[in-house]
Formats: sequence, C-alpha cells, structure tokens
Amino acid sequence: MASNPIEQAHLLASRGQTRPAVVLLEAAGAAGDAQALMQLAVWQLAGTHVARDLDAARVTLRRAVAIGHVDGALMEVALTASGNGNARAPDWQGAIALLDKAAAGDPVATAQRALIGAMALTSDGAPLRVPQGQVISASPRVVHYPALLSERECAHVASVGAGLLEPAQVIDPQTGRLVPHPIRTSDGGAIGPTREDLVIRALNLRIAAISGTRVEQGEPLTVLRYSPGQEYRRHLDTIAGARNQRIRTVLVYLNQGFGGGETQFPMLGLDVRPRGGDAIVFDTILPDGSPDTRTLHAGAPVTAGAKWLATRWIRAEAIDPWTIHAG
Ligand SMILES: O=C(O)CCC(=O)C(=O)O
Ligand SMILES: [Fe+2]
Repeated sequence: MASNPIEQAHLLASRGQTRPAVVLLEAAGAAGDAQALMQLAVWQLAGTHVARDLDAARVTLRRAVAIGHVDGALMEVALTASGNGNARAPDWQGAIALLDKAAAGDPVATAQRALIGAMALTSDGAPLRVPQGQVISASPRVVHYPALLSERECAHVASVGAGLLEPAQVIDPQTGRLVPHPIRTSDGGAIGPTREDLVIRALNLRIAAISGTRVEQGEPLTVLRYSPGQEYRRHLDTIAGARNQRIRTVLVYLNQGFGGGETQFPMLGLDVRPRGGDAIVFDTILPDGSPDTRTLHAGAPVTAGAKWLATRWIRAEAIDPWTIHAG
C-alpha cells in the first residue's frame, strides 16, 4: 500500500478511481495535510483526473495556504494578479496584499516584493511611463528598446526559466501539437499562469505597454537558453492557419558576453547584437493579416557561453493560457 495520501491518491486515480482519490485528498486536507490540498488544487487547475475548475481550485488552494503551504501562497498571488489566467478580472492590488502577507515568512516572496518595489508602477501593475524605443526598421516595423529590464529583473526571469527548461518544441501546424523541432535547438520553458509571479506579471505588463497590446494577448513568456552550437534557424513567428494569429513578437535579451547569438533579419539586412536588458519588438503580419515574410529571422548559433532570451509571442486577441502552449 502506498505510504502517504498523495501517493495513494495517485494510485487510485491511475486505476480510474478518481472519486475515491479526491475524497482521500480532501480527508487528508481536513486533517491538516496542506500538501494533499495543494495536490488537489493542481489537479483542478490542470484538469488532471478531475474536470478543470479554476474557481474550485482557488478555494482548495486557499485552504492549503491557510494551513501553511508556502508555494501555494505564491501560486495564489500569481492567480490573483492574472485573474486565474485571463478567466476573471485581474487584481494587482489584491495580489500585492497577498504577497506582502507571504513575505512575512518567506524569503522568496520577500525578494519578489523588493524587485517590484523598485519598479515605477500604476495601481494595476502597469509601467507608470511607457519606455521609449528606437525604430530600427520602418516597414516592417522593428523597434529597439535599450535597457527595458534591469539586471536584477533579467536574472529573475532567467532563474524562473531555468526551473522550466526542457528541450525546445514548436507547434506542429498540421496537428496543433507540440513537437520537437529541428529548427530550434535551444532549450526553453514557458512561464504559465501558476508560475507568473508578480515580477513576471509586471514585466508582461511592460511588454504589453511597449507593444501597444493587452497583456491577455500574450502567450506565456518563454525563456530560451542557447548553449554553444544551438540556434534558432530562419523562421516566421506566425503560425500557419491560426485563427488567433501571432501579430507581434517581443524578444528580451537576458544576458550578454556570449559568442554569436545575434538576431538576424536577412531580408532587412538587420543584425541585432544581444545586450542584457535590451528588447526588440517587431510586427509579424501585414495589414491584411497575412504573415509578413520580410520578418524572416533567426537566432544565430551561439559559439561560446550561453545566451538567455525571453520571448513573448503576442496574438491578435486574448488567449487562454491554460490551453495554449508556447511554441
Ligand atoms: O534567439 C533569437 O535571437 C531569436 C528568437 C526567436 O526568433 C523567437 O523566439 O521567436
Ligand atoms: Fe522568432
């Protein structure tokens, strides 16, 4: 017999006995097992074994936090800020209040609070002043933003991304599924709604501001790491046949000092040399909505060191971050 309630619940669920599995986690939670409630909340968020129910998940999560689940508290902060990942009204102030509470007993929360404290933000978490960029190509429009992120912000994004790294995958236009793809050899991870902490959220709001889009249009911020020899071969960011097309891309360079790794736009004669904190924004479609093939671009092979990059692919309309996977 499995030794603890979570293992027992997994075992039951794997045999199709989902109801007894949920009852078991509930009972353990009622007896003070925060981890059991956290497990149930994750099932409800992801729709694993049970129907996906974000509101029920939030109630379960609240109970886990109330009996001391520290990581659950950070997840609650993230979901509050984004309104359960675009499902409800976002609540930046509510999220800040929860983060302040969490910061009393958790150094991770304290560090996030300090990073946010250093930003000049509106009451919604958006930048007080929209950073200004330099147009480096008029048509298609490519704009360069020097020092969009501070060094500490870059380090935070990279460290969140580091925990999510998996071999690069892209969306297969035929099936819409994620498949390993030879054109992108970097490793990457998408920062989904349960991990969109307030620092990442504020950066996504900053990215929305400079790109003139709503934060809900952005796919989960994706962190890529290129080791020597890795590259992102020439491609367009648009997705063939997508109903809700990618209209704009924001690339944020998280570091510098590596060899190679320029972002190249061969049809524009444009080579962007990555510098930690800098960003570029470019339109990926023409006014008629079709892909702008002039935006063909590549991440050149890295020759030494590691290149860290955060990419935000922005769609024409709001997305559901619970079902979409960054490509
Ligand atoms: O690595 C680069 O410079 C380009 C990345 C890129 O094209 C993308 O993330 O869509
Ligand atoms: Fe790209």
